[in-house]
Formats: sequence, structure tokens, C-alpha cells
Amino acid sequence: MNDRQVGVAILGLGTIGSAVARAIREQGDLIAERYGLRLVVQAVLERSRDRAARADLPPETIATDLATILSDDGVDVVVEVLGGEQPAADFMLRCLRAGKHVVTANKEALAKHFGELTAAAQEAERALLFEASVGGGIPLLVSYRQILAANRITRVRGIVNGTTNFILSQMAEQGTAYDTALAEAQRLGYAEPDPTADVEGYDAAYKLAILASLMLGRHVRPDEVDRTGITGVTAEEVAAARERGGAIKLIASAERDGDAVRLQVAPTFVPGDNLLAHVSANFNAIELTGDRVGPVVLSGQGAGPLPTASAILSDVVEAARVGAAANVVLGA
Ligand SMILES: NC(=O)C1=CN([C@@H]2O[C@H](COP(=O)(O)OP(=O)(O)OC[C@H]3O[C@@H](n4cnc5c(N)ncnc54)[C@H](OP(=O)(O)O)[C@@H]3O)[C@@H](O)[C@H]2O)C=CC1
Ligand SMILES: N[C@@H](CC=O)C(=O)O
Repeated sequence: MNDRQVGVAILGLGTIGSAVARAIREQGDLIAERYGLRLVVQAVLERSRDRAARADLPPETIATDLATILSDDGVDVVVEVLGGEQPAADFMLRCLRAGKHVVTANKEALAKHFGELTAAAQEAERALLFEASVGGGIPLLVSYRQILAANRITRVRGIVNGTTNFILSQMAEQGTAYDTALAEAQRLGYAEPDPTADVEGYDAAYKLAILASLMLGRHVRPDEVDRTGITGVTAEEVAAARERGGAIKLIASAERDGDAVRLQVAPTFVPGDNLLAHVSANFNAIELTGDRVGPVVLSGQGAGPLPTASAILSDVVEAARVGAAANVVLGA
């Protein structure tokens, strides 16, 4: 059987973009064998030609403007990993309208423009997939979509930021200082380009807004989330929680209250008999409760280049295989 070629454009060749390029190179044969799809990095949008050269990509793949990618008929799927709200959101809209499938890991752009982006994907009949935007490598949204098909979700609760979980775990388990733990999270590629997004709870609020939008079938904006980060948590509080047999965790929760929903991100004492207290390092764990299925818990690495690229690659394969049929439709 001849493999079908799938042209991939990567917007941004930073921590995640370069991991995606590497994963396509290293996993390409496996994907071809399993799905008959040959993924090819057709283009990358990157300001630094040196960085692209270091990623072992041929010079002709480097584009310095989006228009080149939009007009390239060889590009089927665009992977957006620029980060930040703009120009990422605008670039995704333009890619969808130009007939490209879009895969993104960018929770900020998605959380702030969810309605607009999902509507544009439906109108263009192109896939918009964002598994890596919540829970890193955990197959979370694919499970969420499956549960949503037959349930009303009543509650979502868990740890959705790997950097803060890594910092709090290092402080509790190793006695590491906050600044040292944060620097290590940055070195390992867990943190956002500006780690304020992690430690002040914005990143968790974006992820919660995405989960709540799916839960309620409307665009829930991140500023609807009552948000507190971990910068006010002291080493003494972390140690005292451990002495009580539990742990302080940055907990994100969405609770239905009639037709309304309460959305919160806050450092919370979790007692030792709750499994969230034992989720360490860069791991996330999310409990989804459906009115039929009951509670379902998913856990795995929530941050880092390898797990994130894994989720992105599975979205690329799904976009190439089923296209817009995989999309979430708000209000449905
Ligand atoms: N790190 C992780 O574990 C995870 C990250 N994510 C998400 O993945 C996305 C990417 O994160 P990450 O790779 O860590 O970020 P990086 O900052 O490492 O990479 C972003 C890249 O995009 C480039 N870029 C940004 N804006 C532009 C532009 N306008 N034109 C051309 N290039 C541009 C940057 O170049 P330059 O340096 O020149 O600005 C940089 O190379 C973010 O949305 C993040 O939230 C999601 C899940 C996990
Ligand atoms: N900075 C984020 C990366 C993944 O979404 C995190 O630490 O969770």
C-alpha cells in the first residue's frame, strides 16, 4: 500500500515545536505502518534560521511569514505552538479559513477565542484539535468527548499545571527552595515562556475555561475563573501540610450549581486519603464526573516536550484521518 503524504507546518520552533519536529522524524515509520500516513514537515514558521537549522530541517522548509504557509498546497495540517494570545489566535483563524486543519497546544489563545475558533473550524469544515492544551500528554480531551456524548458533566476537579505541581512537590518532598524548583521546571521545559502564567494560576485558569466551555457548551472566558496562584504559599505551609499527611496542590475546579458553574483555581490542602495528594512532579490528574458514568480519573505527565509532542502528533493523525468530524461543536 502507498502511504498518503500529510504535509505538516509547525508555527514556532521552541521547546514544543522542535519536539514535534523530532517526533515526526522518530515516529514517522510507526505512524506510516499503523495508519498509512507519511507525515512530512513541509514548513516551519520561525524567526531564527539558526534554530531551524539546529532542528535538522532543510533550509527550504523555513518560512518567515504566514502567507507562504497559507498558499502552500502541500500543507494539510498546521501545528500552532507559538504560545500567547496574538498573533497565534489570528494565525489559527487564517489557517482554518485557508483550508488547513489546525492542531494547537496553546491554551491561552484557545481559552480567549474558543467560540470564534470552533465556529471558524466548523464553517471551513476543517479540524481544530487541541488535546495538548489541557493535561499535556494525557489523553484527556478524547476521553472527555467520549464521556460528553452520553453524560451531563457535573464536576471537573484536579491538578492541571505541571510546573506548579513540580514546584510544590519539590518543596514538600525534597525541601527545595521555591526559586530553585522553578528554575528546574524551566530547564526541563515544563514552564510557560513567561512562568508568571504558571505560578499565578493563569495557565490553570485557561485550561479550566476550556474544560468548562466543553462542559457547558458555551464559551467560558478565563476571567470567569476565580484565580489564585502559588506565589503566596510558604515553605512552612508546605511542610505543615506534609506533616498532616497531605499536600498543598494548585486545584482547578468547575462545579455545576443549577444552570450556573463555580470556577476556581487555588492552592488547596488535599488530605492524604485523596489521590490528588500523591500526584507529584510534572504530573497532572483530573477527575471528570458524569451523571451516568460517575467519576473518571485520568493522570499522566501534564508538561514537558515529549508528552506534549505525543498529544500533538495524535491530533495530527486524527486530523488527517477524520478531519472536521473530530471537532467539538459548541451549543450542540
Ligand atoms: N512546555 C510545555 O510543557 C507545554 C507547552 N504548551 C504550549 O505550547 C506552546 C509553545 O510553548 P513552548 O514551546 O514552551 O514555547 P517557546 O517559547 O519555547 O516556543 C515558542 C516559539 O515560537 C516562536 N514565535 C513566537 N511568536 C512568533 C511569531 N510571531 N513569529 C514567529 N515565531 C514566533 C518563538 O520564537 P522567539 O523565541 O524568536 O520568540 C519560539 O521559538 C505554548 O502555547 C504553551 O502554552 C502546551 C502544553 C505543554
Ligand atoms: N506550563 C504548562 C505546560 C503545559 O501545559 C504546565 O506547567 O502545565
